[in-house]
Amino acid sequence: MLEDLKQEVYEANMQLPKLGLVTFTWGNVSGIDRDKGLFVIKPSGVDYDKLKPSDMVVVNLDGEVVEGEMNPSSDTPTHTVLYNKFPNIGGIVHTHSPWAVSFAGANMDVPAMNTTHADTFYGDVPAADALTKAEIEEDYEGYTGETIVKTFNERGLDYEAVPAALVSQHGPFAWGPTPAKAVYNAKVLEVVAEEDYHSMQLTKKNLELPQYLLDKHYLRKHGANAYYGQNNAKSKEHAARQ
Ligand SMILES: O=C(CO)[C@@H](O)[C@@H](O)COP(=O)(O)O
Repeated sequence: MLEDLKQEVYEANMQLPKLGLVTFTWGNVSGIDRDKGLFVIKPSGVDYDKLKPSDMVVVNLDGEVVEGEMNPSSDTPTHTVLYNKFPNIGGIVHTHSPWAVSFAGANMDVPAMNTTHADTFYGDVPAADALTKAEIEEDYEGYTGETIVKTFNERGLDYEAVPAALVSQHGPFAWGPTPAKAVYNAKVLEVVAEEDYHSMQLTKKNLELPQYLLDKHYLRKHGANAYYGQNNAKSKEHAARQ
């Protein structure tokens, strides 16, 4: 069942070590088939160099394993919550990449400070609250996902425009329309977290990216009027006006 999706999710997982986003087995990628209401996720604690497409585990939207020999990723409950609460996402990534974890450890958002950030994230990447002792002690594993959803709701954030979050004192989660795009977003988050850290060492000035730069760089790559790369929306619009 879902052999193509297993291959896609396997390939996305294998990008994590290639992109320098995981140490040991500390990361996972999943991808969902919305029509079937099932997602495919990496098994827990298996070395990347031993991982095979057939090891991927199939899980339903109640978080129950429906196919697979191995235990699914320990982060499966978080992926389950995010797929249920963010209905347009097709893939999710969790890593312990060090620059993003540095901000998570400090309970700090990754602020939009440069156009690299704005090309992918339409604003700060939020740091959701750390889990409480009571949440950890409860017999429910979904609080890591719930704290992300709560933060997006409380701050009125659009999860498609800001496709990532930190969970304070834990680490980053990123998502996207596909598993590969979620991995891309996780890598961008790691890059901009490192860049932000260095900028913050260089000056104590306000480093907030002005709205016009955020708009220019986000909107040229996203939405109906995107015109980056081979996308010619802007030039077509210009031609139509002549
Ligand atoms: O933080 C943890 C485990 O403590 C996990 O996110 C990480 O190691 C990845 O675990 P999985 O191999 O996906 O179960």
